[in-house]
Amino acid sequence: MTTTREPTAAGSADTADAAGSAAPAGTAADGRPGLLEVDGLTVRFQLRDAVVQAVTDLHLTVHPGELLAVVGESGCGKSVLAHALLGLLPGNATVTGHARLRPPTGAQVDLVNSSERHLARAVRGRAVGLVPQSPATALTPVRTGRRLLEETLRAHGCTRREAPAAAERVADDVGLDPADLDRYPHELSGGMAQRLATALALAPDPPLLLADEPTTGLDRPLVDHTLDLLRRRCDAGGAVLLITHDLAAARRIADTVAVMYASRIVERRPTAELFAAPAHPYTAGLLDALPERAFRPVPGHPPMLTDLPPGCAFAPRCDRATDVCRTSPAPSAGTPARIACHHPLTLGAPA
Ligand SMILES: Nc1ncnc2c1ncn2[C@@H]1O[C@H](COP(=O)(O)OP(=O)(O)OP(=O)(O)O)[C@@H](O)[C@H]1O
Ligand code: NI
Repeated sequence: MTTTREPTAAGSADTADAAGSAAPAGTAADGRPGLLEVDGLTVRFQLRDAVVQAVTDLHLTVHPGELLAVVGESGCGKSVLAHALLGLLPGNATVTGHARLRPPTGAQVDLVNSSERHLARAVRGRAVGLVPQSPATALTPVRTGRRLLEETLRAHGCTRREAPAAAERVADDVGLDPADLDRYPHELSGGMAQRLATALALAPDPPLLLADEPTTGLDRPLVDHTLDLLRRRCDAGGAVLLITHDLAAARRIADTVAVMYASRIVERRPTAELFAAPAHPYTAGLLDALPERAFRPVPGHPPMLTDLPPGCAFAPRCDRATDVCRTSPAPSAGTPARIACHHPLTLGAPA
């Protein structure tokens, strides 16, 4: 039997969501508009004889002060989502839908439908920062970290006199020894390159930061340092979309967690709620795979994004699946709108 959980106050206000209802996305419980409102974002890559369904009908909202973690297995579309928001996808990509950004200063912009010129001038780096997943390849090889950082700071309003001290301050914030700023990118370890990339993204103080696996290559104390830095940013009114494999990290610092599976968000809920009582069977499976829980991997493998089954893409791996799962799980009366599942788990219900 499937019963449904009563949506919480926080969860009930935003109905256009994982499963894609028609209600307007992005209004918080108190009516505040989101800083970023992603509405029906879809990305397809055209290959010679196949189409990759990398992101499908994705809805999410990030409010000022919010840290949203996007989690999910490798290849589910997390980095493509970040790149789509910044107009950084290659020519074989088709992007549809909307991603409205309302920066605290400046006009609202639809990131999906604005020109490359506008994205380059007003958005990338300035309104939306990116910590890329592979920083070593993103860093310009012929400039030292110090020069890269000072140039970035000066491009965003720092004077020539202020820039050196500001560069050292930002380096220190991310746990990078200012002495290491004089190295060239190829002289940096993976962890140093990671911290430099984070410093470069933070230097212009963007209202929204997209951080794609920002703790890769860092040892435990630096992981914690970076996570705390992101949390403090949000506590000071900034907003962060954190892409991570690390569920423990998401649990520690995120306000909201969005779980992606095979190009879709299948569940998005306040962090404590999601960890206490996952509703989508895939979320439950991810949590069961944690060493401190059952340590049992999700059985089977994710589908190829060139060959997704009709309806729920998780159904072939799901022990709750029935015939109805061959249809897309759109929200219906009584189904919590943030959970894209015909048979969600509920508090107290037998799994
Ligand atoms: N330029 C491209 N052309 C074709 N397919 C692509 C392209 N870029 C990404 N993809 C595909 O899109 C899908 C999503 O990739 P993405 O990099 O977003 O995964 P991810 O969730 O970030 O994984 P990971 O956790 O490993 O970083 C993958 O199947 C990937 O192969
Ligand atoms: Ni990625």
